[in-house]
Amino acid sequence: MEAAGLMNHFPCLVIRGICDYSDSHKSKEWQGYAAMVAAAYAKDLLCRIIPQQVEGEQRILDILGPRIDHVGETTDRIDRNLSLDRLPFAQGAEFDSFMARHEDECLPGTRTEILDQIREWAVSPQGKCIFWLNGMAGTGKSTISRTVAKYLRQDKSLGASFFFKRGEGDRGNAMKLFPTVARQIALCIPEMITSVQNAVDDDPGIAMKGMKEQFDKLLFQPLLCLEEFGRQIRTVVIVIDALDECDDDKDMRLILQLLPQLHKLKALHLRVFLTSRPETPIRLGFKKLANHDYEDLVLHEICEELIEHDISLYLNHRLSEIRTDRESPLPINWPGSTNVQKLVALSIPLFIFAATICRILEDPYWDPVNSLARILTYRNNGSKLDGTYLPVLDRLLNAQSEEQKTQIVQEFHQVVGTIVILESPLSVISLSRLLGCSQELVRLRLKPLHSLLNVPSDDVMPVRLFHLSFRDFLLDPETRKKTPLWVDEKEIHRRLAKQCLHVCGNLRRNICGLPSDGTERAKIARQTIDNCLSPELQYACRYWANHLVQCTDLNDVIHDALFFLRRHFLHWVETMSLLGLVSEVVEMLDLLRAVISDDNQPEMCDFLHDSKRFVLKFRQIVVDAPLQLYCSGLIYAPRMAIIRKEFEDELPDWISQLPQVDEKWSAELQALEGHLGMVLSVAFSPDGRLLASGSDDNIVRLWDPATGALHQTLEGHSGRVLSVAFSPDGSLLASGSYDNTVRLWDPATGVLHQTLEGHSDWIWSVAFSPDGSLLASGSYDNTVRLWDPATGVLHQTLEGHSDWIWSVAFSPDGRLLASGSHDNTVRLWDPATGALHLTLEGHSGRVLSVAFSPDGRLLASGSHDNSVRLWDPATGVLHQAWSLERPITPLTFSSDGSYLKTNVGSLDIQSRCDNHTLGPPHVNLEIFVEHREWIILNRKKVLLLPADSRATCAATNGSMLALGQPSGRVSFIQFRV
Ligand SMILES: Nc1ncnc2c1ncn2[C@@H]1O[C@H](COP(=O)(O)OP(=O)(O)OP(=O)(O)O)[C@@H](O)[C@H]1O
Repeated sequence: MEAAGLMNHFPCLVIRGICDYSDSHKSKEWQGYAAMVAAAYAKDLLCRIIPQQVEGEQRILDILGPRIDHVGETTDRIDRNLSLDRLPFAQGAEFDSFMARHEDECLPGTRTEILDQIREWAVSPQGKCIFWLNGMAGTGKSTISRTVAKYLRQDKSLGASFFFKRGEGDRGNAMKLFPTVARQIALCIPEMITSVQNAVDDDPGIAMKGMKEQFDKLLFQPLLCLEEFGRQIRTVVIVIDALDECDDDKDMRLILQLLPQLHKLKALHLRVFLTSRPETPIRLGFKKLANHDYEDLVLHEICEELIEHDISLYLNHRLSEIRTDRESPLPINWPGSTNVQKLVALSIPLFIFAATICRILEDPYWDPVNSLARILTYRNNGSKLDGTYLPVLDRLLNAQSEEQKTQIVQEFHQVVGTIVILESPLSVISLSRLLGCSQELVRLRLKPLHSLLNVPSDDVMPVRLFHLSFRDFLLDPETRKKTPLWVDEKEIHRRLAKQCLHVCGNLRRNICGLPSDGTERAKIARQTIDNCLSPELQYACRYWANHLVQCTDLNDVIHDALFFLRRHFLHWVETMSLLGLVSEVVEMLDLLRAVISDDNQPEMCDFLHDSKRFVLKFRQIVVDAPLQLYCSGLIYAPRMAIIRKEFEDELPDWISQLPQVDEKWSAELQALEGHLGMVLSVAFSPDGRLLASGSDDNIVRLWDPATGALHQTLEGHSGRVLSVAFSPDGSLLASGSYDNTVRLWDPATGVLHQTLEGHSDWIWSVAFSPDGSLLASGSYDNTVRLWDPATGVLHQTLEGHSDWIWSVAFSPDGRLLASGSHDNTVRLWDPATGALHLTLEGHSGRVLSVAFSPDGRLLASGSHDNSVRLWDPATGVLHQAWSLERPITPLTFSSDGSYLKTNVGSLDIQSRCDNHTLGPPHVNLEIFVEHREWIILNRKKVLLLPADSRATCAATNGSMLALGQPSGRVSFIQFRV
C-alpha cells in the first residue's frame, strides 16, 4: 500500500483495534494499557480526520457504535494521567517501590503497641495533624514507617509516601517532595486531578519553583477544591520517612512549617506520619509548631521491657531462620538461650545491632558458631561497636602471611576507606574508575563485608553502608589501637581529592554536545546529562574541593588543584551549571580560599579571587544557558581578568570585534536579577547571611549574598513593598507596603507568619525595637503603630502628627521611638505607654529620616529643607544644625558614633565640622549619594560607582554593599577595591 493510502486507512485500523480490544477478554492490566494507547490515538485521529473524511466518518461511527462514549471517557483519563506524568517525581521514594523490595517490615509481634497507637491516631477525628516518630539512628523508625504505610494502604487511607534517603538522588533532598506527594494523592483522589492538572498547565515549570509555591499550588489548593465535591469526609495519611536525610536544614524546617496547614482542609482529614532522628533543625522546627499541630513519640525512650521483648523476638526468629537455611547442620543447642539473652542485651535499644549481628551470622562464608563466639567475646571487652564490627574485620586478616596482610590492609583502605568517606555513594564500576583500579579488586575487597556493606548484585548500583555506625567505628581514633584496618580519614580525603581532580581532567567544552551556545539549561533532558557525565565525573566535579580542604598536606594537592583550574575552570563551571549546581561553585571557591594562605600560595589566591568574581558576575547567564560562559562570560570579562587571560583560546572565533571592556573588575560584584519593578528597600539580616529586597513588583526576595542564589520569593503583598527590616535576632522579616499592611515572614522558610492590618494608608517605614519585642510602622495615614511581632497584636496607635510619617527609629535602649513626618516635625514617644514625650520643631521641610546615635545620646533628623539637625532626645534641645545642598535621606550614624552619614556627605560630630570630612581610618565604610551616583568611602578611598548605579536604596553587612536599582536589580558592591 502506498504511504498516502496507508495514512488514509490508519485511523480506521486504530479504531478497529479499540473495538477488538474492548471485545476481547485479555488480562485486565493489558486491556487497560491497550485501551489508553489506542484511545489516545483515536481521539487525536478522530479530531483530525473526521471533518475531512465524510466517507471515513460513517465507517468510523459504524464500527464504534455505542462505544464512542467509552472512548471519550478513556481519553479524558489519559489526558489526566498524561498531565500528572508531567509532574516530576523522586524515583524510589514510595514505600513499595521496586528499590525497596528487600527492605524489612516489622516482624509480626514486634512494635504492636506503637503500631496500634499510630493506627488509632490516623483514624481518630480528633487526631492531630502530624504524628512525629522520633528516634536515634537504628532504633527502627523506617521499618515502622514501611509497616504503617502498608497498613494504611490496606485500610485505603494511604495518600502518599516519601522515604527520604541521603545519597539517593532526588530522595536526598526536598526538591521533588511535593510533586511526588501530589501525584500519588491525585491518583488516589481522582477529583483532585483536574486542579493539579490546571496548576501544571498554568505554570509548566511549577515543579522547579520554591517549595512553598509547589506545596500551595500542587497540594494545598487542589485539596481545598475538593470541598466543592461535598464527598463524605475520609482520612488520608501522608507518610514521610527520615526527614533528617533531607540535605538542607532550611528545607526541613520549611516542610515542618507547611505541613500543619493541611489541617485547615475541610473536605478530608489529612494527616502526616513523619519520622526522623532528633536532629537540631527538626527539633527546633517542631518547637515552633503549636502543640495542637502534632503529637510525638520518642522511640529510644519507650519502656525498656518493650524494646527487649521486640528485639528478643526478632533475634529468636532470625537465628532460627539462620539455623534452618544453613546447608551444613548446626549444633543442636546453637545458639542457646543464654547467648540469645546476651545478644539482646548487647543490642538494646538499637535494632540495627541485632540486624547486623544476624547478617554476620548468616554470612555463608563464615562459620556462625565461631562468629557468635567472637561477637560475645568482643562484647566482654569493649563497646557495642567493637562487638559488632571487630569480629568481621579481624577475620579478614586471620591466617594471612605478613605480606598478604599488608596488601589486604592497603586495599581495604583504598576501597572500604573510600566508601566510608564518600560524600554520596558510588557503584562498583564508578568506584573502580575513580580509584583507578579494577572492578575485580573492588568486588574482592567487598566480598567478605556483605554483612556490613550493602553491595548490590548489579555493579551499577551504589554500594552503601548498612549503618553509619560502621563509618564512625572505622574512623574513630580509638579503633587504631584495635585493628590496622582503622581508616585515616585525612589521608583518604587527600587521595580522594587527587583522584577527583584526575577524573575532572576529562572535562571539556560542551561536554553534552549541546546544539548551540544559547541552549537553555531548562531544555536539556536529565537523561542527556547523565549519559554524558558518568556518576564518578559528577561526583568528582561536586566534591573535589570538599575532600581537598579536609586533608593534612595541602601543598601537594593544591598544586594539582591549580593545575586543574587553569586548564578546566570553565569546563568545570559549565558542568556544574548543567547539574544545576552553580551556587556550589561559589561555595567551593570560598571553601578553598579559607584554607589557602596568601603567602604560600599567592598564585592560587589570585586565581580563586578572580574566578569567584567571574562566577558571581556571570552567574545568572551561566545558570540559564551553560555555554554562554564562553561567549557572554569571557567576552565581557575585564581585559586583565585572570580567567580571560587564561582562557583566551576559548573566546568565540566568530566574533570579529570584541566589545570594549574595563581593564579590571569593577566594584560591582554581582547583580541579583529577578524583580520586575524598581527595588525600593534592601536590608541585610543581622548575621549578614541574607539580603532582603522589597520592590515595586509587590514582592520581597531573599538572597544569599555569598552566592547570589535566590532563597525565597515572598509573595502576598498586593502593593509595592516600601520598607523591609529584620528583627534583631534575624528570625523575622517585616515588610511595609502600599497595600497598607505590614507582613511578618520567617526568613528561613519564607512562611508568612502574620499580616498586620490597621493602617489606612501606605507604610513607608518599619523598625524593630532592639530587643525584638515591638515592631513600629510609620504610615501615610499620619500614625505610627506599635505591634507585638510574636502575636501580631496591635499595642498602640501613636497619633499626633498632622501629616504622613516617613521614618521611624527606636533608641538603642528601646525606651524611645522617633518618628519623622511630612508635618516638618520629629516626635519622640514612649513605646511602652504610647505617650508623646517631645515634639521637635525647627525643620522647615518634611522630615525624611531619623536616626539615634549608638549611645542613644543624640538624635539626628534629615529633612527636605536640606538640613540635618542634631538633638538631645532627653530634653529636645537642639545641639547642632547643618545646612547642606539637597534633601537628606538616608541618615545613619557610623558604628562608633563619631560621624553621621548622610546622602550628601559625612558630618564629624565631635568637631561639629560640616566640611564633609572623610571618616577616620577605622571607619570601614561610608555611603553617600552624590548627583544620583553612589560614592563609597572605604578606609579613605573614594569610589564612584558606574553611572548606571542609580540606586534607590542601600544596605551593608560589613563586607558588602547592596544597592537596590530602579531597574529591579540588586547590585552587590565589594568594599575592598
Ligand atoms: N520491628 C522490626 N522488625 C524486624 N526488623 C527490624 C525491626 N525494626 C528494625 N529492624 C531492623 O533493623 C534495621 C534498622 O532499622 P531502621 O532502618 O528502621 O532504623 P532507623 O531508626 O530508621 O535508622 P536510621 O535513623 O539510621 O535510618 C532494619 O534494617 C531492620 O533490619
